[in-house]
Amino acid sequence: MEFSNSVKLARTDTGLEYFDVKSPLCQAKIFLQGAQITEFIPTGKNDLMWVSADEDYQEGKSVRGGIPICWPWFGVHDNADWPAHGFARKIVWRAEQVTETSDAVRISLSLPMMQVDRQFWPHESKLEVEFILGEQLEVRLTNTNLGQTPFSLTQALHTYFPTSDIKNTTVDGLQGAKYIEFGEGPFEQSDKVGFARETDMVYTQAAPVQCIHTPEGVIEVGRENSTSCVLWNPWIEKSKRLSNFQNEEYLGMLCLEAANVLEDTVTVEPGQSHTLVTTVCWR
Ligand SMILES: O=P(O)(O)OC[C@H]1O[C@H](O)[C@H](O)[C@@H](O)[C@@H]1O
Repeated sequence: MEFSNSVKLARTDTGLEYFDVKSPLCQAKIFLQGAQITEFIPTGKNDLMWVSADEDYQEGKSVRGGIPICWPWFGVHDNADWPAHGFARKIVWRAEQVTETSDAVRISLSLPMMQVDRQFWPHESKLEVEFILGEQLEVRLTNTNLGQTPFSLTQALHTYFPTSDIKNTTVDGLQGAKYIEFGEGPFEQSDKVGFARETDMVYTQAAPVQCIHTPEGVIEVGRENSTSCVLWNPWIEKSKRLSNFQNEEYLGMLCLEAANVLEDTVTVEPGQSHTLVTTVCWR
């Protein structure tokens, strides 16, 4: 099915549907399952999204790479039987709109609330995501409260970035932020972050822009309506335990996730909306 000159709907061999975007400005893939973008290649540049070589694109499983949407909670829930990172990343979203102008292709999707288990999310609400695909990628995740009482949630745009060498990669722009690491802290980040061991840091009071310095160039990651972010690399031992992840792949990726977690938890009042935004580009 074709939506505009640059956008068509395609399907993997395993049956998962995705928007296949090939515009003058970029190439991208966005899966309906999880509303998950897995490829964003600005014309003439490298892919900004990393996906595991072991990924097998199965129904009901989040793709290991790109940008899984963690909603309406980030990480492990207090009720340990509930799915890690919420359930939005495993549901097939509804395609809402595709538009194309000379500066961007815009694709929006919504989470069909009919499919949501009310024990996990008993609130009257709307969740939409818009992808603005131009020379840079912008992702806008909007929660709207359609009920009579406020609700609170944590969430993240869990972006996987590529690097050819994690040991020669640093993240700049977190200096001065506070972080929790493996449940301990808060500590203050004093310098750029390098990688030499398992990294799983939840930052609060983080500046709105970070730069990832890789051997391939500098990736700029921006956030709006978010003062928290998560930096993750599983390193050797955890890599062996992860699904759809090769043992050595930790050497070629990292996650820097635009979030609303800890003290940055979002409360949405009746009739109000909140939009978490991340922007990603090669600098
Ligand atoms: O394997 P997943 O459920 O996709 O989670 C992958 C990772 O996500 C985040 O970055 C968390 O901070 C990590 O603790 C977790 O391992």
